[in-house]
Amino acid sequence: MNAIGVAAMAENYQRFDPLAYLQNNYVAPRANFTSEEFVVPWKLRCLADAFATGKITGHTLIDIGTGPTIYQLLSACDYFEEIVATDFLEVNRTFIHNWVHNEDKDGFDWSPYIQHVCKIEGKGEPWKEKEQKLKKKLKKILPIDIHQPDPLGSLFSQPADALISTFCLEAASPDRPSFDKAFQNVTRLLKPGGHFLMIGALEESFYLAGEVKLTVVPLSEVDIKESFAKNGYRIHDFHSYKMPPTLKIGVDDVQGIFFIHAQKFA
Ligand SMILES: C[S@@+](CC[C@H](N)C(=O)[O-])C[C@H]1O[C@@H](n2cnc3c(N)ncnc32)[C@H](O)[C@@H]1O
Ligand SMILES: O=S(=O)(c1ccc2c(c1)CN[C@@H](CF)C2)N1CCSCC1
Repeated sequence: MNAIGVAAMAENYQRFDPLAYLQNNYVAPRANFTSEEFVVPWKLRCLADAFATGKITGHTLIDIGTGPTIYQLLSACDYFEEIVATDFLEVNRTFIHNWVHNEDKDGFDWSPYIQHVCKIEGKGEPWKEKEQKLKKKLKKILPIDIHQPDPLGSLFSQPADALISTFCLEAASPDRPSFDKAFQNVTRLLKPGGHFLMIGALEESFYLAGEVKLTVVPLSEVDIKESFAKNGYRIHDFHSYKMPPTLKIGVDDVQGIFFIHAQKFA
């Protein structure tokens, strides 16, 4: 592991501003729900369809690098008893805690996301019921460091039934070897036969989150597939989305997004 690079990343993340990050990525015009052609409906569809197979279920799902977002957990909450959110930064863990406990007067409005997921899941579930269900299942919000051999430390002994991670490993690693090592570290959190859903950036090298510019490890589709294959996973599904020029607004240089559903060999 590149200890100096990892330490520099950690130092940079101290200036990560959750609200600025949400503003850059999760509000209009970038967050457009009017057509499945737009990236946010595309991401939510990938997750809803994966969970709708019924193959990804169990007691505990861990979200690696939750950040200040919950959209990635909306379709999972029907299939797991317990959802564990994790993040490196206390400011993000507090953001999620405040959303769960309705303690965020100036909090982020996730209702468009929840309403969209209820619509595409087609179960006629009122969005406020889904919101309450997720809040009830989000039972732990833990500190994590993907660069540690045991990312959750002693806080979590049992391997999880499933992992999910969105835009974390490539955005938290200083270089490809550190990314690969972090991938091995998080794989230890998953039980054999468990499923891993990952959404991430393709060929991105930086992103902004307020005053700070964070570096990202540029990854290709081949890189991602190789990472899963060489770490003992069977790939069930892979989709990618090419970022249209209209969505390139300077807050990052992301070229595309990938979705992968893989299963750890038993
Ligand atoms: C680009 S954000 C992704 C947030 C969210 N999952 C999403 O989909 O938008 C990257 C996240 O990785 C977290 N992170 C940074 N360094 C980390 C580390 N060493 N271990 C785990 N998470 C880390 C950051 O705090 C941040 O929340
Ligand atoms: O869902 S996204 O594809 C998305 C969402 C989050 C991120 C990126 C992209 C790219 N930079 C990542 C930094 F790690 C964070 N999206 C980008 C276009 S507008 C809506 C949000």
